[in-house]
Amino acid sequence: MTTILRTWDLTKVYEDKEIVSSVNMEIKQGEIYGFLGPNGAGKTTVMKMITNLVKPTAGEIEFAGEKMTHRSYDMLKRMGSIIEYPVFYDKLSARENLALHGEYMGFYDANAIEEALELVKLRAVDSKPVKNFSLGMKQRLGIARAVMTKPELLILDEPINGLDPLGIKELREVFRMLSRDYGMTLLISSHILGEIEQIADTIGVIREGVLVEQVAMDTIRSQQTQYIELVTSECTKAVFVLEGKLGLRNYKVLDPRTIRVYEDIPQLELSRALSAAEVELESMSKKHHSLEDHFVELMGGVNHV
Ligand SMILES: Nc1ncnc2c1ncn2[C@@H]1O[C@H](COP(=O)(O)OP(=O)(O)OP(=O)(O)O)[C@@H](O)[C@H]1O
Repeated sequence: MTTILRTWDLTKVYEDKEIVSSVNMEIKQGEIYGFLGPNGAGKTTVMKMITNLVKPTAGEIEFAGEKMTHRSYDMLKRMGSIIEYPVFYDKLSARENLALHGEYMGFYDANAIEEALELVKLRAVDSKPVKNFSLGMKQRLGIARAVMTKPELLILDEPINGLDPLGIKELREVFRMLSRDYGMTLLISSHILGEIEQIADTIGVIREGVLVEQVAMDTIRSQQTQYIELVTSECTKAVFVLEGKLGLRNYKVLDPRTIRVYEDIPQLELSRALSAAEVELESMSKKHHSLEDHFVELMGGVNHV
């Protein structure tokens, strides 16, 4: 897979504070790249630097093999973006807004407008003034505007924020379609893992301005391990059984009441050994080390990465 966007030590300092620190990001052509991180981690700032809205303090950005500068207007035309909330002319209709944007971008194509409206399922309401649109409809119109010029890279900052579950599902479908049918590359930021994990091919996790992980989702999925979780008020006694009676070494005491056993041992054998030693169990269950666990660990115990 070829790389469409790469950043080299991308850094932004605001008022002596490093907001983005030496970020080396690599986005492959045609993939959906999920950009995850808690609020304030620096996602928007990275996206603003890529789209030339903010000047990097240091580092470089390479798009389709060429280095970007603040005058790379042709390159910027090959990107579409929604950073923060999309703003429209409220009294104009969806179609008029798109037409105006097309003219402004030096790209007026009536077919492209129709196609973009169709894609985000706004054809039925395309003559209504945008002021009557819901948040979800405005987000979809923003996407129509960003994709109507057929960008190679689409950059979306928290596009799912504030949407209801149906709106989220519809947008996911649009993202998949853009990637699958149009071969578009998508960079999508979010602070909620669940929104991203279902659609992303690669995930980049940013924390306090540092890219702490960049990995293919397939790799993460293949690393998910199984374990048996024991909950008991007699942890010390239970550990004695695991080590002394069963000879197990690969386990972890998570807290004073929870033990995770990573070794491949039948649950029946485990429960028999524990009950023979009169260890009272509250529960025993087989679990997966989920993607969420992985990110919670990565983000230092924050549930919403
Ligand atoms: N123009 C600015 N001047 C000073 N500080 C800024 C500026 N823009 C952003 N910041 C700070 O940089 C940090 C990162 O902000 P950024 O918006 O990039 O984070 P984010 O990961 O996108 O979070 P959110 O999801 O909340 O937007 C924040 O602490 C923010 O206050």
